[in-house]
Amino acid sequence: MSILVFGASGQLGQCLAQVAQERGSTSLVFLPEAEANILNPEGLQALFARYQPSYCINCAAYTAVDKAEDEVELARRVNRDGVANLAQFCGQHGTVLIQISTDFVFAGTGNQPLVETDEVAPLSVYGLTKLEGELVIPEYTGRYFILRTSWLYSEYAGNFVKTMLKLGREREELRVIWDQVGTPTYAIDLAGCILTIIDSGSQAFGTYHYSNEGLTSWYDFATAIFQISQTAVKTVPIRTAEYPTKATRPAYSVMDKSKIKTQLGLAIPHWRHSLQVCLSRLATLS
Ligand SMILES: NC(=O)C1=CN([C@@H]2O[C@H](COP(=O)(O)OP(=O)(O)OC[C@H]3O[C@@H](n4cnc5c(N)ncnc54)[C@H](OP(=O)(O)O)[C@@H]3O)[C@@H](O)[C@H]2O)C=CC1
Ligand SMILES: Cc1cn([C@H]2C[C@H](O)[C@@H](COP(=O)(O)OP(=O)(O)O[C@H]3O[C@@H](C)C(=O)[C@@H](O)[C@H]3O)O2)c(=O)[nH]c1=O
Repeated sequence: MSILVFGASGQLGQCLAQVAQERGSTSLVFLPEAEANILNPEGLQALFARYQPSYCINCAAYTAVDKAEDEVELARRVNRDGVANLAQFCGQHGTVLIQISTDFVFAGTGNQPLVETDEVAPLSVYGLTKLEGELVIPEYTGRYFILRTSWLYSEYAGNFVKTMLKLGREREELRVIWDQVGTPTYAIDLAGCILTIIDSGSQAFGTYHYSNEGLTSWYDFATAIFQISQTAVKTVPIRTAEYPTKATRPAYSVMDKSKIKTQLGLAIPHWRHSLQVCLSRLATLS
C-alpha cells in the first residue's frame, strides 16, 4: 500500500514524516513540491500511475491568511483548483483523499462549539478558498475525509508558538488579542490522527473536526507559552480592533470533536498538555 503526501515540506507534512517514522509506517511517500505541484495535472497523473496510492494526504495549501487578501487568485488556485486536481485523480484511481481544512470556514459569531453541519460563512479569502476546496471534492469522489482543524503549531515551519517565543526573547512587552477564542492543535497530534484513520481502514467518509481538547484565546495561549517556557515578557491583552490585520478572523471558532471521537475512538490530548510536549521538544532543539 502506498500513501502519497502532498505539501510534504510544510508544517503538517513534516509532522507526518516524524510520526510515520515513530510508528514505523513505511508506506508514506513524501513528495517534494518540485515533483508534486498540485497545480500540475500532468505531474499528478504520472504520480498516480506510478504509485497507485490507496490514500492521498493533502497538506499542500496557501496558508498566508493576510497575504491571501491581496493574492486571491493564487490562494484560490492552490486551495480550490489544486484540491480539485487531487480529487479527480483520487476518483479515477479509487484513492481515499484526506484533505485538511480550517476553522476559518466559519464566521465565528456564535458561542457554542461548532459541529460539522453548522453553517459556514468564511470572513477571509483564505477561509473562502479553503471552503471552496471542501466543496469541490464530492464532485469527483465520495471516498474522502475532510479534517477541519485550527491554530496549528509544532516544532516545524512558522507558527504562533514559534513567533511568540521569538518575540518574547526580543521584546519587553507583547500585545495579544484576547477576544478571539479557539483551540490550538499540535500538528503532531493531527498527524497521529491522520495515520490512525488510515490504519483503521475506516470507510466512514465525510467531514470531521479535529483540534486539541479545551479552548483558549490567543492571549491566554501566549501567556501559557511564556509560563511553560519560563520566558519573562509582559503580555498585554488587547481587543481585535487594537490589532488591525488585512484578513478578518473568526471571534469564536471552537470546534466540537464528538463525531471524530465517536467514529474513531480517539483520545485527544488537552491543548495545554500538547503545548508542554511541543515546548519541551523545542527546548531540546535549541
Ligand atoms: N497552519 C495553521 O494554523 C492551520 C492550517 N490548516 C490547514 O492545514 C494544512 C497544513 O497546514 P500547514 O502545514 O500549517 O501549512 P504550511 O504553509 O506550513 O504548508 C503548506 C505547504 O504547501 C506547499 N504548497 C503550496 N502550494 C503548493 C502547490 N501548488 N503544490 C504543492 N505544494 C504546495 C507549501 O510550499 P511553499 O512553502 O513552498 O509555498 C507548503 O510547504 C493546510 O491545508 C492548512 O490550510 C488548518 C488550520 C490551521
Ligand atoms: C504576532 C501576534 C499575533 N496576534 C494575533 C493575530 C491573530 O488574531 C492571532 C494569530 O495570528 P497568526 O498570524 O499567528 O495566525 P493566523 O494566521 O491567524 O492563524 C490561522 O492560520 C490559518 C492558516 C488557519 O487555518 C487558522 O486556524 C489559524 O491558525 O494572534 C496578536 O494579537 N499579537 C501578536 O503579536
